[in-house]
Amino acid sequence: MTAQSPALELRDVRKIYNTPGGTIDALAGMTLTAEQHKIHAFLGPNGAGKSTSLEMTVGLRTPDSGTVRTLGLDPRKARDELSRRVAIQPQEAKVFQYLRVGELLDLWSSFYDHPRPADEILDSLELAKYVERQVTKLSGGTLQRLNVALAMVSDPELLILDEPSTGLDPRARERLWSVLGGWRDRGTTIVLSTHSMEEATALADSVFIVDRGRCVSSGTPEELIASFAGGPAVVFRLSGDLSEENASRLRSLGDLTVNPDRFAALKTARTDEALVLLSQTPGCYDLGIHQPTLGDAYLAATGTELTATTTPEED
Ligand SMILES: Nc1ncnc2c1ncn2[C@@H]1O[C@H](COP(=O)(O)OP(=O)(O)OP(=O)(O)O)[C@@H](O)[C@H]1O
Repeated sequence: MTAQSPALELRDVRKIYNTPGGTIDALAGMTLTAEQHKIHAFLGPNGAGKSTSLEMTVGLRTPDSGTVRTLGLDPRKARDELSRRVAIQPQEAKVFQYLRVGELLDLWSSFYDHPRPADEILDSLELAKYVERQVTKLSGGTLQRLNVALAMVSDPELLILDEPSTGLDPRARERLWSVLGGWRDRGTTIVLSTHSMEEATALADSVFIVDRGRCVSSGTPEELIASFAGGPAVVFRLSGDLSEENASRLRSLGDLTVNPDRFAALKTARTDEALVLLSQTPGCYDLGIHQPTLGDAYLAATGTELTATTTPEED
């Protein structure tokens, strides 16, 4: 309730969906805390429980058990107050398909006492040229930006976006990241879900790795990389088996792994020495340095790779 409350707090939140095909454990003990005035990314694959969690924070879904607090408030009891202070990216723009973009923004603005100027939002998301266009005639990527624009209209303290860059081309995505960074810099808390390592790395101050209904790890991208992926590695290929003698020389510099396809990695902070030694070791070629990424940390934390799919649909 106070300015010091976390933006979001979920404690051991569980949710089972009953479907004709059986029960689905959508949330299996989700626990996390998201501080205010930052950009937080829920990073995980389809079905990990990101949308269910986000929708619960504004009372659109009810947990079976556990505690959800948004700005210190119970979303099931404080829906009116939260609807003034928090905005979640709507999926409704399509419902208003016969309105023009400008008309829809004006209608949305009329719901709030202190909306942010629609022109400013349209300009920042490069939607101004579509004001006269009917919603039904927008491409997927433009419709997506319109949904983000609608969430921004109420000038919320907490802006929740569900995969906001889906369908955006790389330029529109970077533009969106810069706009969201600007909102964060002037105090807005942003929580978004994403499949994209690149987006989480470029945009998020903190990342929640979501896997099978739980937050399995969290931290800044740098913290996650440091704790799960470790330091750099010198990577190389082998034309044949390494002799025991050469392998033990390499191991004196760090951890050596060789996969069945003869791709090898030597994890070491002494990369210069490793490169010299490898260049003198017979059968080692294609030498390179791999700096650890959030993708490596994700793989180490969950045991699976996350492959992002983006479908540029801008017009
Ligand atoms: N209304 C619903 N009824 C039944 N099952 C649902 C419902 N909503 C979500 N689920 C299921 O719950 C699980 C978690 O879904 P959720 O949408 O929260 O995950 P997500 O990480 O946001 O994935 P996506 O990126 O696909 O939206 C999935 O298995 C999904 O199929």
